[in-house]
Amino acid sequence: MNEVPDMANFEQAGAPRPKFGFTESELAAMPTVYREDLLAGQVVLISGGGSGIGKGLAFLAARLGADVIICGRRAEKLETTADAIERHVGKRPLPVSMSIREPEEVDALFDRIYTDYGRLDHLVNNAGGQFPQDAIDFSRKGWMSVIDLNLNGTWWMMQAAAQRWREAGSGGNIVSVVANVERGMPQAAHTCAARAGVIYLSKTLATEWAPHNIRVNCVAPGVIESEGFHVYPEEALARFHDANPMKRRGDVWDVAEAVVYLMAPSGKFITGDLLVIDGGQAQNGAVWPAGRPDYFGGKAPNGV
Ligand SMILES: CCCCCCCCCCC/C=C/C(=O)SCCNC(=O)CCNC(=O)[C@H](O)C(C)(C)COP(=O)(O)OP(=O)(O)OC[C@H]1O[C@@H](n2cnc3c(N)ncnc32)[C@H](O)[C@@H]1OP(=O)(O)O
Ligand SMILES: NC(=O)C1=CN([C@@H]2O[C@H](COP(=O)(O)OP(=O)(O)OC[C@H]3O[C@@H](n4cnc5c(N)ncnc54)[C@H](OP(=O)(O)O)[C@@H]3O)[C@@H](O)[C@H]2O)C=CC1
Repeated sequence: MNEVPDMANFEQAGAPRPKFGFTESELAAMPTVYREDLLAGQVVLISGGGSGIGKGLAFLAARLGADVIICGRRAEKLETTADAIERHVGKRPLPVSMSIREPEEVDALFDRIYTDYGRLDHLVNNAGGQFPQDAIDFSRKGWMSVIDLNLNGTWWMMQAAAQRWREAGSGGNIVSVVANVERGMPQAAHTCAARAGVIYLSKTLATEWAPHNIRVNCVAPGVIESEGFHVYPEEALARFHDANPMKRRGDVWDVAEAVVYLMAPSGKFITGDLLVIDGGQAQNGAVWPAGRPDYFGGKAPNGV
């Protein structure tokens, strides 16, 4: 007799249940295309490095020999991640609790890094987020929060890094994790506006800052299994994979390895660019995180 899978909340039979990212043991053991000393001697700052994509990248960068700093608002989460990386990789990242939305806290973070390490080689702007809602219903505070976090916060970090690099005459490298906004992003107009801002800010800075030997690029994830999924209702999670022609979700390693490609010598002639990591979603369709409206066909094709 065929076993009937428990598909109460999830997609079509055969597709795996949504995951919320790899375990720490998995992150420590994931195969990587990179050699193990690729980032030795380099200092890497990852915002939002206590969870999700940022945590995956922190594991990878530490495994490749970098000195890693992870920052975010919640100290406990950062400490837990730093402990795990130390336990599994043998190198402890520096956890710094702060908000990228506060320029003074950004300045203090960079003071701390230059005091402790004397240099910074890579800034990865990964901290970000939003909530799903029809734009017409956004509160002013909600709009301001998402713009402040994703656009202003990212800019404070970029400017602080570039000013240090100019002062030191050292050059540096910035990669910002944005989102796949090429076709717009219904029910996420605030984040779409902010991420588009970061993409075009980066393209502009790539030219302005080239004389300082600073490269500026973005990566745009589509649907990536991470702790970040916890903010979405299960009905939305059940549809996420349907928005791309590969009919699956990506994982944090897909993004982490792409970021390292841009950081490492493999990316030395790349600046002002956007690397999309979305299984082809940009060619295919919208996610509709808060539910597909009747006007656009109501329910998703799988009936969810
Ligand atoms: C939304 C769709 C996403 C993309 C569409 C699909 C893309 C592919 C699918 C994959 C989806 C994953 C994408 C990810 O990015 S996953 C990881 C992301 N993690 C998060 O998004 C969590 C972080 N989010 C937040 O922390 C908050 O949403 C926020 C960015 C607003 C920051 O909150 P914070 O509390 O720090 O900010 P403020 O106190 O300044 O403001 C809070 C005000 O924001 C409004 N708000 C917040 N949540 C909602 C909600 N659910 N509905 C409506 N309004 C909301 C509200 O005005 C808050 O103020 P009040 O608390 O006073 O009411
Ligand atoms: N997962 C996905 O499918 C996609 C993710 N993205 C983007 O990728 C990035 C990482 O997301 P993901 O790992 O999935 O989800 P997470 O929610 O795990 O990551 C977001 C991180 O940002 C940190 N953060 C939020 N606000 C601030 C702040 N004001 N100052 C400093 N840190 C902050 C959070 O830590 P804390 O709360 O402790 O501050 C958290 O670690 C985000 O920018 C996200 O929007 C884009 C497209 C798709």
